[in-house]
Amino acid sequence: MEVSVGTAALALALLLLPLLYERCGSFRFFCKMGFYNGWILLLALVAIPLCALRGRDVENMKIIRGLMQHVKRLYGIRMEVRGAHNFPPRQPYVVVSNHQSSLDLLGMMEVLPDRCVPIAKRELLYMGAVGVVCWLGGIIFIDRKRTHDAISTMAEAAHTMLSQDVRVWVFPEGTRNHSGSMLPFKRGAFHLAVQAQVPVVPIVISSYQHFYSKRERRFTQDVWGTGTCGAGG
Ligand SMILES: CCCCCCCCCCCCCCCCC(=O)SCCNC(=O)CCNC(=O)[C@H](O)C(C)(C)COP(=O)(O)OP(=O)(O)OC[C@H]1O[C@@H](n2cnc3c(N)ncnc32)[C@H](O)[C@@H]1OP(=O)(O)O
Ligand SMILES: CCCCCCCC/C=C\CCCCCCCC(=O)OC[C@@H](O)COP(=O)(O)O
Repeated sequence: MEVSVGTAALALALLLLPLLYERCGSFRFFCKMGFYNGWILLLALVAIPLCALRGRDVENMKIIRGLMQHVKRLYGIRMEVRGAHNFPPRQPYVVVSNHQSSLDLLGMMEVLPDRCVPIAKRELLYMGAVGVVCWLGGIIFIDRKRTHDAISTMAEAAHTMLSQDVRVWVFPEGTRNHSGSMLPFKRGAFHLAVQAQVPVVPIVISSYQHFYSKRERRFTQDVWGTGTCGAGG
């Protein structure tokens, strides 16, 4: 039986990859994050036709949330939610929350209230299917480099919150921060709450330093991370 060089190389790679995954933490980290992004992209492709039936509508966030909720299980992450009863039941509000990495999506989808949309940097719009889903979910996009435009978008959001009974989720640090402390807050979330005359609901996504670190390329499976989201009114 003849085996071509290509087939032999493929067989060798297939044998070596699991070994590399087992032995090399950095390789494992990149595989896990690659799968995270790839899986979300795939979920976005599923979500697009479902959300498109309604068009751009905050109710689509329920579909997005529903499709995202199993992702934590793929990574052995167990979430513990505290204080969810503190969300005001019948009025719009501004959620402010810390932002460590793209894994925060898992914490957000665990507690995302009905009719609540995040404010996101406009670059997310250009992430292919993910951008399309974000748009269909009614996510509010701001251009962080154009403060004046961002302020107008947020003024519009204040109006929409009241006229369409929408809650808004803001990461007031304005960027991801995995340092263990908080960056100084940007002011937009608080202007928004004052303009709409609605309460601010703080949420903390607890540090996942013990199971995830981008800097150290560590994303372990053996330690169960507990994302704690506490809402205080
Ligand atoms: C199943 C399918 C799956 C598919 C995919 C699933 C995806 C699911 C969706 C998930 C999406 C998650 C998205 C998460 C994305 C997270 C992010 O993108 S974080 C980055 C973007 N967010 C923010 O930046 C929000 C926070 N930023 C602000 O609020 C800022 O204040 C700002 C409005 C952007 C302005 O920024 P900047 O100029 O840098 O900073 P400031 O110092 O705060 O403001 C300057 C100046 O302006 C005044 N001001 C600010 N806002 C207002 C306002 N709304 N009204 C009036 N004035 C305002 C502020 O007071 C300052 O003036 P001062 O005189 O110095 O006080
Ligand atoms: C045609 C282009 C195709 C591109 C395909 C890209 C595929 C990417 C697939 C899935 C990405 C899933 C994660 C999306 C949500 C990420 C939310 C997030 O964490 O955004 C970062 C933002 O908070 C702060 O940004 P910076 O820290 O300031 O930077």
